[in-house]
Amino acid sequence: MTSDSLPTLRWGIIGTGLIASWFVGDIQRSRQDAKANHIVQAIGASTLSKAQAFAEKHCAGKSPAVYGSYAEVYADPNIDIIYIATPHVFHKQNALDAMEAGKAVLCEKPMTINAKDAQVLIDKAKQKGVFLMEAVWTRFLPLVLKLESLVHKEKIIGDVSRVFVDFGLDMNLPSLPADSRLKNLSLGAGSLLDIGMYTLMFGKLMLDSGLGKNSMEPKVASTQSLVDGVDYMSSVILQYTLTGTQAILTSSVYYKTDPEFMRIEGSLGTITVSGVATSAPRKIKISYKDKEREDQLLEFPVEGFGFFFEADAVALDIASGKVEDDRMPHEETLFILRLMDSIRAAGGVVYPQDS
Ligand SMILES: NC(=O)C1=CN([C@@H]2O[C@H](COP(=O)(O)OP(=O)(O)OC[C@H]3O[C@@H](n4cnc5c(N)ncnc54)[C@H](OP(=O)(O)O)[C@@H]3O)[C@@H](O)[C@H]2O)C=CC1
Ligand SMILES: O=C1OC[C@@H](O)[C@H](O)[C@H]1O
Repeated sequence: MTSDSLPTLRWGIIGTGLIASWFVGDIQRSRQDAKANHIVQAIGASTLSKAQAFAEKHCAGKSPAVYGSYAEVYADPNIDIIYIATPHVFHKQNALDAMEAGKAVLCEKPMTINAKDAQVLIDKAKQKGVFLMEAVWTRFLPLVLKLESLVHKEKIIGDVSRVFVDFGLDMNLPSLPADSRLKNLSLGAGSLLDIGMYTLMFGKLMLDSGLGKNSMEPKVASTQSLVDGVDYMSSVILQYTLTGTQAILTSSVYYKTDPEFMRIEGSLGTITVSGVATSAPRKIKISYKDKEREDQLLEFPVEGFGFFFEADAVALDIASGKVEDDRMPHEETLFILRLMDSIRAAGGVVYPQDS
């Protein structure tokens, strides 16, 4: 059900894999606290039958337009924004094509495989005057907003000295087909770009209160373990030299992280964050050095996955004529990609599409 008083976005989805199904399911949920209406206007897939099957399964009773090519989605005049849900290496061309057709773009993470390509997209968005954002959905979760406020505004654990964040998944890569995006170098496989980027984002967010402003340039030490050129594990240390603070950020495809995936250490105590995955935080625990003070547990249950938080933010941005989001600005995308470029240069991960 849509509300006339809220902005409405008509979405064209391209790619009908896992994340597309999660995103589409979420934005179609009816919610009491919705800040926008979301209509899945069209589904585009590599074949018409895939688009039809996806629409039947994930848009029951809604009848979106279905297309057997992405180009038809870009050309559909009834669509406001394209959601790009293809493997990383295709994001650049998909986004360029969508923006060339005058469409706004929400592009799955990472926006591109390197900073140079992201700059091309940002330049194109500016040239066409269209909205462009990397779909870092965690940025928009109420838990993450609260965490930022606790650490930077309320300074509840005092001055932060160190942050640990891990994102590990037991992907069992040997069991996956050679053309899996999680395993195939030419499809952008690797722990750093797929899951390590969440740890970089969290690490930076907790150490650098200047969100998106890159108020400090950290020193970086890193190592990566490669199999067939793909990083199965990446470990990164960021050090903000002005303050001496450190973030220890790790990713692995071998082992699922324990529920407590983040620890932030401060002069007055510790915050631990837990959830079913590093991309799905659900609880914040605050413990004080002063043992007279009781631990505090804050819980943030989410219906569905919570992709509607970012979708609502995008709708409000577009309704107010913005071409960039304040919480996930272009500069943040570039910062993280530059960091990942330098980690890959040291670790030896080169994608065929880099050159
Ligand atoms: N925000 C989040 O929590 C998550 C984000 N992601 C991001 O979303 C993107 C897609 O991931 P995911 O959904 O897991 O991937 P999948 O492999 O499940 O799906 C990708 C889809 O892209 C399309 N595609 C186009 N060309 C190719 C190709 N050559 N090989 C494979 N697929 C192709 C296919 O759809 P079709 O044939 O229908 O066109 C396919 O179904 C990634 O960039 C990933 O980083 C992924 C998971 C979670
Ligand atoms: O963004 C992601 O988060 C969840 C993982 O399962 C997935 O591989 C990754 O792309």
